Amino acid sequence: MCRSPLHPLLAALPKCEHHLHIEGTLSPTLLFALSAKNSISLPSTPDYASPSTLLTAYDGFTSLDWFLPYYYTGMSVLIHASDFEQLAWEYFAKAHSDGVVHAEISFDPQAHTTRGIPYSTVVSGFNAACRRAEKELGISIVLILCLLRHLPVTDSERMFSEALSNDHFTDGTLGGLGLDSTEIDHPPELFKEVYASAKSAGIRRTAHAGEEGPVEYIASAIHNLDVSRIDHGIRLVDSDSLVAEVVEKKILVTLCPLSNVRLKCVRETREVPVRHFLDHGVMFSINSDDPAYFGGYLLDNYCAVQEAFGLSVEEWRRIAKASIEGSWCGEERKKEMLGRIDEVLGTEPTGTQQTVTVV
Ligand code: HPA
Ligand SMILES: [Zn+2]
Repeated sequence: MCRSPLHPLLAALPKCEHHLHIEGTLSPTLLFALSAKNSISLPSTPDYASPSTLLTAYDGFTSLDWFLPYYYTGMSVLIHASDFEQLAWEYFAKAHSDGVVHAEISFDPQAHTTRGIPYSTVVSGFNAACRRAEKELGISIVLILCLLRHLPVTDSERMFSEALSNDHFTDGTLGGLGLDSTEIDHPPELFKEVYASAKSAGIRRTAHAGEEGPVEYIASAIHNLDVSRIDHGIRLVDSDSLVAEVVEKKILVTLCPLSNVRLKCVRETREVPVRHFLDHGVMFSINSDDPAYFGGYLLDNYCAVQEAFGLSVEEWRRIAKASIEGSWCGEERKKEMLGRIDEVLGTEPTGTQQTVTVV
């Protein structure tokens, strides 16, 4: 828990999560339990001696590509639809306790199909947890199919076609398309055709860009993939003209502070461009990315931002409002969530901005 006097307010604030890899919520405890249940052997290295040694190993990540092998090894214990369901349900329960009211969660189907788990097994497990969380926790949920950029583009095309032919983008199962995994040397334009197919099918699009890759990758995602959202996007600070374009197009940038620190994309939370984005009018949300690996869930990320930047109540109102406005949900749902902000923060002061700044 953070030391800020704003902590109770941050805890109560209705939150939207837009950048969360559901496989990245696999805790070492659940990982070891599923490994035993499903008889999946783990690497015989000291890191995998126990849940606690594994957790300690996560402190040593030095880059995205250092982390990703742990991420893919971890998810190898997910075999049955019930495993996927349990994983997602545990995330939703935690998210609910953090004040998450709307969650847009990504999953990596190719990371499962390439090891022989049918796409239908993965989707049916996640889908069951989503429907339960909507009903029992009142969370609105969007499932985003994320393509793996380190695999051949043809594999992404095959995956996208399978989802499309199952009508999953039209029957409410899936609500968007994303792009993740190793960024450097896998620029967005490689996926231009599959994104063009998604656009013509009316599917919402996002892509990881500018996490480790240069600002040119962000420009490419916007210009070649026509995304309405950028995941991470911290390198946006390297181009004033692209900042202006992102502001003008109301592209939401999904920041992940604890992830950036853990993967050494920044030295400390203070270097995440929260202040820069607020000052330039960039719409952004705060997210947890792979919370089981990066040391914190959504409220922890909010607290890290508050401890680093000492934002005012009105700045938090702007962040909360932008994250609702940038959500992929209907207008009615947005209105409902906006109303809850006023319940927590009081109605927005008219005229001069409220100047309470509490660190
Ligand atoms: N970046 C890229 N790919 C990922 C990440 C990330 O932070 N997490 C899981 N896959
Ligand atoms: Zn991510």
